[in-house]
Parts: sequence; structure tokens; C-alpha cells
Amino acid sequence: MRQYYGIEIIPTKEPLGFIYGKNVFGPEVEYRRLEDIRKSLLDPMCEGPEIVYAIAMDVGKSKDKNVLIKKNLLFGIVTYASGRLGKEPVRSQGHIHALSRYCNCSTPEIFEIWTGEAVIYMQEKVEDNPDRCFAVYAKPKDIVIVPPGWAHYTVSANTKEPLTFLALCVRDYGFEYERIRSYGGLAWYPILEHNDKIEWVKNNRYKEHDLTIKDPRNYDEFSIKQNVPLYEQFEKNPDIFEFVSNPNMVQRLWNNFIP
Ligand SMILES: O=P(O)(O)OC[C@H]1O[C@](O)(CO)[C@@H](O)[C@@H]1O
Repeated sequence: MRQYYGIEIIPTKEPLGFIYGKNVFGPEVEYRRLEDIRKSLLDPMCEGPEIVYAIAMDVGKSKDKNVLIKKNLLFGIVTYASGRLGKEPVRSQGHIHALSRYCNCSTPEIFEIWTGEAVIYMQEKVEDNPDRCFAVYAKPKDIVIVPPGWAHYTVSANTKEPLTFLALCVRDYGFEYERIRSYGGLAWYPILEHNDKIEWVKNNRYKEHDLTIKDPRNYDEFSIKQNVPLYEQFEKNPDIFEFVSNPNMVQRLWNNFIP
């Protein structure tokens, strides 16, 4: 893993967290505990690991810190506990990106899966009609973009190998939870069926809606390549990621966006 992902950050299981390599900076992890995320789960009373995931926001190579600041970008890394949340696989609670002060708009996020398997679930709106809902099934090396304003959560889809992913977002990130919690979560819940396969259950607090299940795609229009480490792409050409902190510069690409 170290060789491929272009930056030396090693996920640890006990305690859940990270070891940073030489010349790599990163903070103490923050934890999301089961108690913090219950309101967005299918069964808010479910049993599961006490600490569900560990997050380090603002990691990178020391040499790149100034560029990250200048471009108003931030890499975060997240690693998940094993286990399950009642019938659901281990997953994040889900959020919408709050408005950034710099662009006065919500911002996108780019995910790169490192270990395990992920489903990146996303829906256009958190209203009675959530509009389009997608579940993108991603494996190590896959890159997935979540557009500005969409609500999303990330599922650890392989019960045998917990998920770790890198994400690129705006530096002044903020998360909105209240609307999601008022609906008891997002419009679809993943549940683990026989053979640990994921099935999708509608959240009936939303009106009639569909789910599109898909694989990751190429993002040629953003000049982002699949199968080239995200961090390496940033090192080579940080300019291509300016749309993350300034999504309005590619406004036309967000219309009818398919992840
Ligand atoms: O707000 P939640 O759903 O607990 O998840 C927080 C994590 O989600 C991510 O934004 C990925 O969506 C991480 O970068 C972040 O730390």
C-alpha cells in the first residue's frame, strides 16, 4: 500500500488511527463514536463498535503544505472499525458540505479507496423528494467524486477487510447534519444480507425514489485519472484540483452530474 498511494500513512487497528511516515504531517485523530451517529442509522438503538471510524483531517507531505493552503485544499484520511451497526455494515453517518466562505457555496469531495471496499452513497437533496440517488461501489485505487451540495455517506462494504480512504476537500470544510437526522438518515440504508452482500432498504420518510447502483467512472472532464494515486496527481499538477475549493469554475459539469 505504501508504494502505491504516494504518501506514507499507515492505518492502525488498535487503537484505530494512523502512523505518519517521515516528512508527513497529520493531526491526532478524531473519533466518530456510535453514540454520535445513531440518529442517521436504520436502527438508532443498534449495537456496534464503540468507535466506528477515526478521521485525520489535514494530512500531507510537509513540502506540500504551502500549496495546499494556497489552493485552499485539504486531504483527510479515514479508517473504519470492523463489525457492523446492527443490520447495517459499518458506515459514516452522512453529511452535506456546508458553504465555504471562499466560494460562498457547498464544495465537492474526491475519494480514493486505499483498503477494503467502499460504497459511496450520495443523493442530490435532503427533501421529501431526494432526486437522484447513487451507490458507487469502489475498490482500492478507485477514485469517486461527490458533487457540491449532495448528501453522502461511505460504507465499509467488505466485512473482512475494514475500509481506509483518502479524501480531498476544501480547507474550511464544515458538515451539516440536522436535515439528515430529521429524516432519520439518507434515503437508502445498506443492510448486510446472507454472504455479507449489501441490499438496499428505502427510508420511507422520503417520498418515492430510486437508487442507481454503479461502478466508478473516468473523470476525463476534470483531468483526473483512475489508477494513478490521487496524492501523486495532486503533487504533479495541483491546479487541476482548483475546482474542489472553487466548484463554480466548472459549474456546467455539475448539471446532471453522474458520479
Ligand atoms: O461527518 P461524518 O459523516 O461523520 O464523516 C466525516 C468524514 O467524512 C468525510 O468528509 C468523507 O465524506 C471525511 O473526509 C470526514 O472526515
